[in-house]
Amino acid sequence: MPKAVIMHLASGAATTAALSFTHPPFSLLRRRVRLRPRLHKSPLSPTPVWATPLFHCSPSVPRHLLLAPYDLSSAAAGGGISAELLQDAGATALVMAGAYSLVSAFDNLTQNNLIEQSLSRKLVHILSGLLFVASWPIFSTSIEARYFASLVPLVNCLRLVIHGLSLATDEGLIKSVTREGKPEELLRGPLYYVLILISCALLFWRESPIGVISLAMMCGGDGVADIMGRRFGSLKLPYNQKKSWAGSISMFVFGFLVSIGMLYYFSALGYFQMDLVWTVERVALVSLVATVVESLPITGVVDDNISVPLASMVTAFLSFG
Ligand SMILES: Nc1ccn([C@@H]2O[C@H](COP(=O)(O)OP(=O)(O)OP(=O)(O)O)[C@@H](O)[C@H]2O)c(=O)n1
Ligand SMILES: C/C(=C\CO)CCC[C@H](C)CCC[C@H](C)CCCC(C)C
Repeated sequence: MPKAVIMHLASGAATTAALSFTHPPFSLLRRRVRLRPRLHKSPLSPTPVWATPLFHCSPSVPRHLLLAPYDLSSAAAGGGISAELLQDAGATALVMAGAYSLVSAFDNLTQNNLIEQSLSRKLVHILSGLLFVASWPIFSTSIEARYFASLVPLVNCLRLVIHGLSLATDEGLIKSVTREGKPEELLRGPLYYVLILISCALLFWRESPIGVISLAMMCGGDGVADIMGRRFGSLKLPYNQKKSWAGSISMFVFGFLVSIGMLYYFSALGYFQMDLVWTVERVALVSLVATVVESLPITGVVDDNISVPLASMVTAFLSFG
């Protein structure tokens, strides 16, 4: 039975990273993040008291959870490309195709007047990021996997810049992701959006809930706030007549639910061990802060696609550690 060694992060934060050791040969398993309250000793119990974990990871860690750089030795010895490299290349191609298909699908829906352009933009906003995060587990556990995954938003970033500068024309892209059909719009919200996707993939990846929660707030929360606010937002916020109670309440509720759902998804795949109450409290705090930031009349200063994920990252870092 592998012996689990619980290590507090340097900051002594409440989040711990569980490094599990298999019996010889030692192998560094993928860091599974344990989302648990701070270790404390109850006066009544000499041993540390942990909250009951919601999702248990099996102590025996499946092979696919081992973290290792690409085994290029076999390739160097003429053994061909490593399995992980092939897996990451295939996953990148698949997600890249998914990105192109998603935008094309909503372009067709908009072109055929099946949905409004503003709704198309918001659905692409919601689905792109969430499906991108959901695709992370299909990449290998190699150290380079996050860089392969980041290629997808990077290619789309270049696509947005090229068409935003009108160096080339892609009417489908412009119609499905802009509000007014102007190419230069691609250089604002959509561009910031893919830059945040790249940042979360590189900085947090599958090893921290911070990236997952931040993208859930930007995609699930902010996206739904727009849809609900436009339709039911007659009662405006006292400090921002462009935002409404319906939109902000939707931002909080859906940001929270999508975050919990994404954390559950990753914990079910063995990446996080979540303690329900402890996690719900912190996700609710992140969602509240993100909702307040999104409601502020600062759109002219900083885009929601920057302020919402950044506020979520800072709050999640302070509360999850
Ligand atoms: N808390 C919120 C958020 C949005 N909205 C509604 O949704 C519209 C667009 O919201 P906004 O956050 O400004 O979306 P943007 O990201 O700026 O719009 P786009 O993505 O189209 O650029 C607002 O004008 C408002 O009608 C709202 O009522 N309440
Ligand atoms: C309209 C958008 C933001 C404005 O608020 C979203 C723009 C989306 C990009 C044009 C496309 C991004 C694609 C993702 C990087 C990858 C999605 C992969 C998935 C499998 C569909």
